[in-house]
Amino acid sequence: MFRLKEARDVVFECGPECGCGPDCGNRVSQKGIKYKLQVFCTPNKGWAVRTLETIPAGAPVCEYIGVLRRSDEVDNDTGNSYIFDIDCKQTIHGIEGRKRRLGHVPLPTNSPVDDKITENEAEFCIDGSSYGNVARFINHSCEPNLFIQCVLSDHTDINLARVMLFASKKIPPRQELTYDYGYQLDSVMGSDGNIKKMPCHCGADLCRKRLY
Ligand SMILES: C[S@@+](CC[C@H](N)C(=O)[O-])C[C@H]1O[C@@H](n2cnc3c(N)ncnc32)[C@H](O)[C@@H]1O
Repeated sequence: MFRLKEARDVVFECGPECGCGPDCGNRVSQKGIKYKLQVFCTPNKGWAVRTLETIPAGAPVCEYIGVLRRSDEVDNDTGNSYIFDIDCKQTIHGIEGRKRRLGHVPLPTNSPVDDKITENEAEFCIDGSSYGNVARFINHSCEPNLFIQCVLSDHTDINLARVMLFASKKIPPRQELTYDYGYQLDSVMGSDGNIKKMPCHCGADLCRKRLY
């Protein structure tokens, strides 16, 4: 069984051009959800997801699925909380809000994705509001048990990478699954130009007290 001990810059998987077939071990993000997960209701965070069985550290848990959209076409004021920015550039370089998630992880100088990385904000996002899977119900924690991994399989455009969630530690049955949403505080603005704030209820000892 495939295990990823820590986040890498990018995971390159086999794709349609490889000719290796669906049973190839290098198609982790294409094999679906392997663990029994349950959506449940929390008192203060809305819906959430927990595992019903032990998930080993490094195991792939699920992909964040949704409709691919251009970020500049998403209206931040609609309250759509199921938008996942494909900001692998930030994940890779560990800048701004996502810095906490990975630390500074420089790209290899000969990386085939390096020239695709722009300094702009995420150009595309995954919108899980109208179509998606269990990943859209996974909440934020300041001390998460999942990490985000960008995956490329059928192209090399990092701006359109697939987004996978992996277990960062062994997760026992009934524990809620969480990842760090990685917002930089005071980075979310409403259309009125005012900073939007959302309290965090993750309950972690080192909780930052706000999602954004
Ligand atoms: C991707 S959705 C997660 C599923 C959501 N709880 C639901 O009921 O559909 C993100 C939203 O969940 C809530 N949320 C997630 N993590 C939270 C946290 N640590 N504290 C408070 N609210 C949280 C916020 O409303 C956030 O905008």
